[in-house]
This record gives sequence, C-alpha cells and structure tokens, in this order.
Amino acid sequence: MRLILTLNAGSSSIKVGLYEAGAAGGLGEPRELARGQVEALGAAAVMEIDAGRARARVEIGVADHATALARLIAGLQPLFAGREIAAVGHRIVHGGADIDGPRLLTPELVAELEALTPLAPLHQPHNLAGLRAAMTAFPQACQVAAFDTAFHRGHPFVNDTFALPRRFYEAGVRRYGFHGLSYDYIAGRLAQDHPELARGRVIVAHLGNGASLCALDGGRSIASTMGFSALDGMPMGTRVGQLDPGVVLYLLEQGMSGGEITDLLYRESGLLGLSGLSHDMRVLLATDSAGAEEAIAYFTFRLAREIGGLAAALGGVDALVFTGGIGENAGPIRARALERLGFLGLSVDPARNAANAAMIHAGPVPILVMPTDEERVIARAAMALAP
Ligand SMILES: Nc1ncnc2c1ncn2[C@@H]1O[C@H](COP(=O)(O)OP(=O)(O)O)[C@@H](O)[C@H]1O
Ligand SMILES: CC(=O)OP(=O)(O)O
Ligand SMILES: [Mg+2]
Repeated sequence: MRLILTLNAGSSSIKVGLYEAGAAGGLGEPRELARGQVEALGAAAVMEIDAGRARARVEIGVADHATALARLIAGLQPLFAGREIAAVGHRIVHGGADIDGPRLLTPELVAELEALTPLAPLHQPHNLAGLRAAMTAFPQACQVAAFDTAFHRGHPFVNDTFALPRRFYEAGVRRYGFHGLSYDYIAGRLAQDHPELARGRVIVAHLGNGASLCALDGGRSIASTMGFSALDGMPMGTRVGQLDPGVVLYLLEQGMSGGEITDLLYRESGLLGLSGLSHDMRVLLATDSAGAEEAIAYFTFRLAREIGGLAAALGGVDALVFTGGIGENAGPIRARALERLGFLGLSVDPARNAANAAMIHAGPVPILVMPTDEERVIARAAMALAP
C-alpha cells in the first residue's frame, strides 16, 4: 500500500498525518496510520507521533517554519520504516480566483501560489515552506495541494465581490473565503450521517485559532464570513475580524507603516488584543478579569451576528454545526452566542452542551458538534491525484 504524508502548516501550529492509500485508482478512503501536531513553534516545540508499531519524537525547537518543517520531516523518518512516500498532500491556504479543487504542484503553479503570499501572510509562506521541505526530502513523491479557498469558488457574485469599481474584481480583489478543507469535511460527514440535513440550509462555524463561518446550501458553500484575506469576519486568537477600512486609512495617516498595520491586525488583535491577556480561549474562560470577559463578550456577540447574517444569506437555517478547537470544546462560548438566536429556532440543551455531545439542541433546529478533519481531506486529495 502506498504511503501518503499530509502537512498542514498553519499560522502557528503544524499538523501532520500519515495515511495508507486505499484501493488503487483513487477509490476508497485513505487509512489513517498516525497524526501529530504542535500548537506553537518555538524552543519548547516537540511533536510526538505514534503509528502503532513505530513512534517518533521530534524536537523542533525553533520558531521559523522553514527550519521547523525540515527538522520535522527528517525526524518522522522512523515512521516510514523504509517504505517510500508516494505522495505528500499540502494544505495551501490561498489558491486565487480560478482554482476550485486540489491540484498537482508544478513549478508554474508554485510560482503562482508564491505571488499570492501578500493575501495570506500568516499562512501562505508557511504552506510553501512545507512544500519546499517535502520536495527536498521526497524528490520522488508527487506533491499535491488542497486549497482553503477552493470550496468557496462557486459563491454567487453578491457573496464574491466588494462594491469597488468592477476592475478590482476582475483583478482578483474578491471575497475568497477560507477553511474550505474543514467545510468540505463537514459537508461530507453531514451527507453521510444526516443526509436530510445535508440537503438543506446549514451554517457551519469553524472556530479555532482562525475562525470563520460558512453557509452551505445543499452541501455547497454559498457564503463565508472570511473575505479577501483570512482577517475578515469573526475576531480570532490574534486577528481583528471585521473592521471598518476607515480605521486602516486613519492609522496610515497617523504614520503607521504597512508592516506595522499588518502586525497589528494579524498578530496583536482579536482575543489577545481585547483581553490584553491571551489568544487562547481556554485561558480566557479560566480567568476572572474584565479584559477576558470583554473579549469573550465580543467574540460571542460577533458569532451570533455572523450566524444571523448567514441565516439571511440562506433564507433560513435548517441546522447549525460547531467545529474547530473552540467550536468542538467550548460549551460556554456556544451557549452564550446561542442566547441571542432563539428567534431562528436555535436553542441549546445545557447538559448536552456542557458534555460536548454530538447534538446539543433543545429547540426545533438541530445544533451539532462535529470534530473536523482537514488532514483527511488533504489525504483524499493526494490519493486522488497521485498517479
Ligand atoms: N476546551 C477548550 N475550551 C476553549 N477553547 C479551546 C478548548 N480547546 C481548544 N480550544 C481553542 O482552540 C484553539 C485551537 O483550535 P484549532 O482548531 O486546533 O486551531 P488551529 O487549527 O487554527 O490551530 C486554541 O487556541 C484554543 O483556544
Ligand atoms: C485560514 C485560517 O485562518 O487558517 P487557520 O485557522 O489555520 O489559522
Ligand atoms: Mg485551523
């Protein structure tokens, strides 16, 4: 059986997966052998992976993604036990306006993806660092990209554009949407486990370090809260979310540089900026301080607003799904946002919500908690495209 490695180099975390391809010809499901993750790079970063008979413990020990990814791939070798990696699947956050599915990575495509780096400065360089490390380590393997943006490329024009002069849309200034691998996985799980819901109007809230929501109509994305970049919509761990562009103009006039504003909006804002304490929702929920409370109040208020907005985009809501680290685990956050949404038929069962049960609703509209699995979607793409 052919081995597939998946790399998901996010803004601060790195996730890897090791799979065995299913039946030849791209049929069947990849079989998961192992997975590992580091939440944050840095001196203390260590990844431990257990693949049953083989284990690896990789001391990453650095914050820079290129070195970290090269060390990681070298350290994973014991897991492969002399077997060849047939394909490496990469999460690539930005695929631009035309890419609507996974692609084999060619030098031309890599150059195009490099040019998109300014649109996703927290992700694209790391994704491409993973690609370079994998090409060096596995020159014989085929390299496949699975894109966050691809799942959203069918949005109707009103959800794909800004009201700028039309030439900007033609030049690629569009609402792309992200987290598409996660939404693809959830749409697939819904179709399998709840086909009647999957045919309807479903709002999916992917709440992790990055956070966005997606409106699914019959399993297809019709709108996302993230736009041109992975900054828009929900406030996130360190990203600002929705912001009046007048603020950016004002900051420029005040003498801040582009680089300083980028740092402010991507790295110093969101939960961290509002609380003055931490980007991590677990820390905020466990802390009794005015800053933590205000950050949680803003996050849950915006979450309710975004759900209301997407319900309007869909013309109603037949189910709501929570996923991502916060969505899957933070009952108090779900409950607080849902307090405002009874008018949509969304209300929560406190006991099931506290237990992170698979279904947590008390009202007429199903509310589900579903673990996401971006790695599996990447592995499926690699398996389908590897010759
Ligand atoms: N029990 C929990 N309660 C609240 N937040 C949690 C909990 N578990 C995880 N999280 C949050 O989930 C985030 C990570 O989510 P994840 O989807 O793994 O993020 P990413 O893939 O974007 O790195 C962490 O920053 C943490 O704040
Ligand atoms: C696009 C995005 O925000 O990704 P992540 O949640 O991995 O930071
Ligand atoms: Mg994520």
